[in-house]
Amino acid sequence: MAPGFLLVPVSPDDTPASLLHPERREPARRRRLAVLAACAAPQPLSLSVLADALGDALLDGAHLACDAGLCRKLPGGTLAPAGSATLDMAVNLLEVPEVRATCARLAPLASAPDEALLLMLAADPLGEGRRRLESATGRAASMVEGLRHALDAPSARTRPTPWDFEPWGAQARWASALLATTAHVLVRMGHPESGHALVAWALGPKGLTGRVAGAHGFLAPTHFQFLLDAGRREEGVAFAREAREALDDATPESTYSRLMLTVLEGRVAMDAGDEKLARRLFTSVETQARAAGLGDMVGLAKVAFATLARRAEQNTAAIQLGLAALELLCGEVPFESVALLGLGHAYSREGRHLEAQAALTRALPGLDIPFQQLRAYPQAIATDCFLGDTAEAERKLAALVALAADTPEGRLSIGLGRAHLQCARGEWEAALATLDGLGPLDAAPIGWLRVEALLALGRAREAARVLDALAQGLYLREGATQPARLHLLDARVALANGDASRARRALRRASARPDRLRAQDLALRAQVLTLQLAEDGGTDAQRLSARQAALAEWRRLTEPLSPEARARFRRVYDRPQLLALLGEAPAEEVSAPAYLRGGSAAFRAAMAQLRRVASSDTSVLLFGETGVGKELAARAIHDVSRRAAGPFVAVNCAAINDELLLSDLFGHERGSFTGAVARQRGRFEQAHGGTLFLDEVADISPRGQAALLRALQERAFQRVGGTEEVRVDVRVVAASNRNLAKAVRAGEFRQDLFFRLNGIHVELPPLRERGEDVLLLATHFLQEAAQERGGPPKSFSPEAERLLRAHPWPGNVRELHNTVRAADVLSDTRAIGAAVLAPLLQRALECAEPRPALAGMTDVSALFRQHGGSLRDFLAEVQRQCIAQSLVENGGNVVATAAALRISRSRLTQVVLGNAELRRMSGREQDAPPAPARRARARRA
Ligand SMILES: Nc1ncnc2c1ncn2[C@@H]1O[C@H](COP(=O)(O)OP(=O)(O)OP(=O)(O)O)[C@@H](O)[C@H]1O
Repeated sequence: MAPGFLLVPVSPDDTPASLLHPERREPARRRRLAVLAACAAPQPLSLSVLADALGDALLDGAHLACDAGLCRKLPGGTLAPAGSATLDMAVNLLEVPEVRATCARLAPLASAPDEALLLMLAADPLGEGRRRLESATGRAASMVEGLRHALDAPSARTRPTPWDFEPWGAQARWASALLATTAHVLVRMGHPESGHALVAWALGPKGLTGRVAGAHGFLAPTHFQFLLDAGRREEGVAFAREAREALDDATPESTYSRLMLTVLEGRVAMDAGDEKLARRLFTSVETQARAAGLGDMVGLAKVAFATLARRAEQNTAAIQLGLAALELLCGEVPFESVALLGLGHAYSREGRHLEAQAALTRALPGLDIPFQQLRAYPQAIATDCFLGDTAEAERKLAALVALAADTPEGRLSIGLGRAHLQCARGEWEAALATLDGLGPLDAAPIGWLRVEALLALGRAREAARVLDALAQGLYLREGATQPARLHLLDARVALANGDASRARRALRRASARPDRLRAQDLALRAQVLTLQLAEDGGTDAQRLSARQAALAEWRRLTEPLSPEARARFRRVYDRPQLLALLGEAPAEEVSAPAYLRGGSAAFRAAMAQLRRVASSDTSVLLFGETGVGKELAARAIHDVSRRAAGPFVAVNCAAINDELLLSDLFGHERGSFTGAVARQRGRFEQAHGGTLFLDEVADISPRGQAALLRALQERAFQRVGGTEEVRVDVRVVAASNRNLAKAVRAGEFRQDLFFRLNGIHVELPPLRERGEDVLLLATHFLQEAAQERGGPPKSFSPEAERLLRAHPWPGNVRELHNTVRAADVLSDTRAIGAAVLAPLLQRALECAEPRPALAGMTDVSALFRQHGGSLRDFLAEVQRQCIAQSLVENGGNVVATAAALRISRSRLTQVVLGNAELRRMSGREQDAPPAPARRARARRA
């Protein structure tokens, strides 16, 4: 193909959508029509005649064809085909509707009746064209008769009667193309045996090639293809060798035929696993096709190379080759469809689902039934379902039902497509019923889906049985190379059956060959499973990295999708696990490790900061009240940083005296002080390659501050009592619950050290400002406690929850943790009530150091903000809780409670009677609530 037709250069950015854009395809189509027109005429055709018959668009096409060297303009405004043009036309004969229409319009223009007959037949091989030919007389009558037999006879028993091709002379090449294409059409229309028989006959001694020299043309490769499709590989290869030798390169058809046979031989070699031979054959085809100017054949070689690349799991290369092939084959049905099919598979494996969907959707109509289409339709439907585009899947299913004849293969293909659709809709029972009718358990695509459906229905044991049968079948067929998909499914089934260690083993095997999984298999399911497994066990770091991998994969998959497609995709693939994962931590802070729990805005803002600092190596200063989770946050910074694989070493600077701290941080030499019996590496050295967490850094003495500053500035230090300089690669995260800036102003902390440590400042919010996190964390700690004692988790009564929400939590998460653990132990019932909780909270308050902030208005207003209601309701709630707590402390005694609260007994009684819970707490549940007027007064109280 001439460069003039490559409107947009092939680039890796090309997508099927861009390559198949109408504007891009149109010139190629017009070129074909022009070439056909030029070739159809026995004599060079006048351009004006052509334009009259076919319209001006064709005239433009003719010019394009001339520019491309496919036609020649002769003096007098006539058009004649150049060498390979006949070939170009013939390949498209019958396959493209416009070409058939063109043939019909050209037929009256042909001067020779033979040509008119052929054109009419080409225009409508099974309908009107044939009827008109039947009534025709003359030399074509016997051919018409033969074709009629061929077209009408769906069984191999009826052979076409011999046709007399001798008088066709120069048109033998035409006849060869026509017969080959007619055979393809027969196959596509569900009469494969008839199509095969037609070609076999035409190649025989009484057929076309026996009578007309050089008429092998398109018949030989077609025959070879048919033999391969029928599983007669040996016979096909022997025929191809013979046919190739018999062909000379005298005509473009012979060259085409020979190269086509070679492509097919390469495919046979590839299927037999001889990739070296296949590559050699494809390379020779590409070189010769380039030399002969056969662009289509270069395109076919590229399709073959793309298949090789895909099999070697080089998907990016496969995509590039596929796109290049598509450019060369633009409009060449059905080769273009084969290129699109391969492209679709490569895109799918790369996780580029929308492009995969576009390529597969475009590929389908041009593929041959029953061979490619029956296999490709369920795959394309699966891709639609994967994207949640059930409407498109339905459309394809309907097309498949209309296309596939009532053959066992057709039924299988339709059943699979339907089962995919049912699975996508969550109609698992229906999917199982569909699959049950389809065939044996170990037939791979049926087995995969059956396991999916059984798992979804919670029938894990049955799923295991089906999977075993499937594995056995695959094992027998494929030897040692098990598809990674099998291991993945094995992991899911094992997990569903509670066999975590088998699940882990299977996952490891699946992950060893991620490239063998289709994108949807690996990308979502394996990662989610890895996560699920890692959440069940393993270290924090393992859980973290599994979670990160899952989320990164999720983002990689969904980000390129349009918002609409993403929504569809999520609907189908947001399995509960993934939902929990994503729901628990919204997209922007998803990389917070699982052990840092919380969902409040204040917590999320702090996590977002942590995530940002983690990516750099700058020192970090964490500030927050005691127990807010500073150490945990420091660990999180480490775990999500590039140092995650290195050590995390924590030092509490307040816990040890000055001397010991220095030796603890920097290590010491033997004999450097009493008790230093051996050389000891310090925390700095231990943290080499990782993170050093300096907790309570404000408590370091001035001497310690000076030593630390030196070490941080020079990134080197000496061990205590030593002279050798030790260099380490450590990131320092420091924490303080005192305001360090204030300490600097008060002269208690070195300013230069403060600046060193305060590379980035992150403030962690106190628990009382974290709203619903209190209950979220409390529930989490209850679950932890349940796991440890090995029983079902307890919960808090609504009243206890109210107490938890209202408590100021001076000791923050640590206090909550301790309180929940104590309540879990103390409560005899599954629901932990206020009676158990209130004293624990009270004691905590008594023990807490009075903090100025708590006494001031700021805390109360923060509580009010958390409450979120009106001030009146808030004050009523405060009153209710104060009374409730006091009632608990006073054993429900109203007199004592009133005294403790310093209000009158009658006022207290009014309020108590107006609230069912308080009535119960004071043992007055039998008493009537106050009358409306009294109730209003009670509320005011
Ligand atoms: N977001 C959180 N999710 C789950 N547990 C948490 C969270 N934050 C803190 N904790 C738990 O609370 C306790 C205190 O956390 P941590 O020791 O990190 O706090 P801290 O701020 O470093 O305390 P201090 O200032 O007293 O050293 C630990 O048991 C920790 O596991």
